[in-house]
Amino acid sequence: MNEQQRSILLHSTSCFPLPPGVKLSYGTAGFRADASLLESTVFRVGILAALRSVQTRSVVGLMITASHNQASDNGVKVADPSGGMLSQHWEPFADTLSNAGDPNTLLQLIDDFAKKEKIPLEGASEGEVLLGRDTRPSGEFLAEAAKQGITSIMGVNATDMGVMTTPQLHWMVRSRNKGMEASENNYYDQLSTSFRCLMEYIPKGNRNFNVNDKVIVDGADGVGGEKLEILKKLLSDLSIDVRNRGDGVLNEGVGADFVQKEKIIPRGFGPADVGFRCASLDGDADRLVYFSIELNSNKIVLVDGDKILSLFALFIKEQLNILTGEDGKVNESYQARLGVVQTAYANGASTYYLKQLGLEVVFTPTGVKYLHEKASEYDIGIYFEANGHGTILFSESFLCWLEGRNNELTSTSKCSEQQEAALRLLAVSKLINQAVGDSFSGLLLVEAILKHMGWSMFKWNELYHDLPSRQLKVKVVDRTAVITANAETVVVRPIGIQEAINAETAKYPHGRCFIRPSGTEDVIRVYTEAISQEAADSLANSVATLVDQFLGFNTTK
Ligand SMILES: CC(=O)N[C@H]1[C@@H](OP(=O)(O)O)O[C@H](CO)[C@@H](O)[C@@H]1O
Ligand SMILES: [Mg+2]
Repeated sequence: MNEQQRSILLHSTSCFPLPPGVKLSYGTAGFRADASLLESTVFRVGILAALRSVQTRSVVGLMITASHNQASDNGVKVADPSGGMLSQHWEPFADTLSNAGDPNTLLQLIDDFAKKEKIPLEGASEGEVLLGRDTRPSGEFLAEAAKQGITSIMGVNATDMGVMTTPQLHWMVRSRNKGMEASENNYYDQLSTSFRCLMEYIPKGNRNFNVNDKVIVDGADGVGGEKLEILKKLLSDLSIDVRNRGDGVLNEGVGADFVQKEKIIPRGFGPADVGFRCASLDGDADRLVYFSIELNSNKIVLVDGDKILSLFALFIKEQLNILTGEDGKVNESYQARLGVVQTAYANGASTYYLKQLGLEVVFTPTGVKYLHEKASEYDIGIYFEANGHGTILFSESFLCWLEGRNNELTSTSKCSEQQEAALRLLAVSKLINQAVGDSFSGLLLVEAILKHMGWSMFKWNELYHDLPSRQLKVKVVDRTAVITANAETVVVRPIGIQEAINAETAKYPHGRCFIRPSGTEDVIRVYTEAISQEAADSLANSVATLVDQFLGFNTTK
């Protein structure tokens, strides 16, 4: 890099010293920590995003959010030019860069990395980073740090998009790089238009079926509530009552993570809501779960990401069958591959159900970056985490074939059953956010499919019955001491703990258990399934004790 670039970087980096004794890493979904510790990290991630933009000659995104974490936390992650997560091979650089305190060391790291990755910093570089943040109070000052980092790379612009949901920012990055219109209004237009299109092709017999047109949505007191208020005004066939729009404390007793893990009624909901379809978003609106409220109890009936996935898979498979015949052959030369991606947290009953449908089900480690990558290997890849993160990906070649097929069918006759199926699939490909999981497009697709099937939420929930499960968190001395394999289902370090877990699990008929270090919190997560809730709870408690014995604060290692 030239002298001018060096001196800009040296100067700006000296304004962002690292907090002493803090070492962060690019975890499941970027860096997360207490917001007071993050300014220097966000500045450095700004530099990284700018470098990625220069290298790829494309627009890149930088999102400031800590999603479902408490309001005092914050975080930062990068959206790649495709709109997906940062390419994983850049993560080690993100780690070293963020932990480089001395400006000269940082300069050297950038120099070395730029050479290795062939990032043209010598000539006139060009780039653009779209900057978004959720509603956390710390977002504004962290966005300033990001801007300083981005603009420390000469020729790169930071475009501040203000307060956004995470999926909106990813969608914008993807759309910009495809040369499409990419404003916030374009986003709402695309979602509402494709939703309307899906509603238009609801089978005639189901049009007037008595499915309640109202859904009540918990916005987690985050960015989702205020943005959903804008979207809902463009929807005519659906009434959305948005609660927890930002007046209360973010994620406190509200939101998708709380609802999925605690399985109790979120703040702002009560007995008057019994009988309605309810849904919860998380703090940055990339997760979605449904629930209904039980009479005379503080419990909910949870309809989680696995069931959303099952509903989507069923619908897509049905449309493909109409279009192509039962064997999935779309014509002599085209065979559409439909695949489903889950993690070890998927309820065993959902996996069983999906396999019974004849679908190919594969597993990856936790984190959208893994699921998304796997799903993109199919013509139609559907992925979901149990907690409600997920989407549907369509391959370019399949969409191209679908467009062609639709044109052929248009020229032959009036709208046939087959053409309706093609039009539905095309509408789904536009409604669903193919950059990343999006609670808004997920919500609209669930609503459209329920209407299409003429199903109540109760009917949907009856697709299969969840096995009782339990999740616990255990605080340990050093969570990085746990190393897993086989999509996180087996612990290979510390030695001996997996055998102990196996012995415990064997005591429970149909028991299943795994542990893994969280990538967003400083804990080990324990997950269990068994034939009764008591058994799942008891197995989880025993394994938590094992974790404590092997790795806990009372252990001398
Ligand atoms: C069990 C669980 O819900 N894990 C979540 C959580 O990751 P952890 O690495 O488990 O902390 O946050 C991730 C980002 O939001 C999400 O992708 C993931 O599913
Ligand atoms: Mg989130």
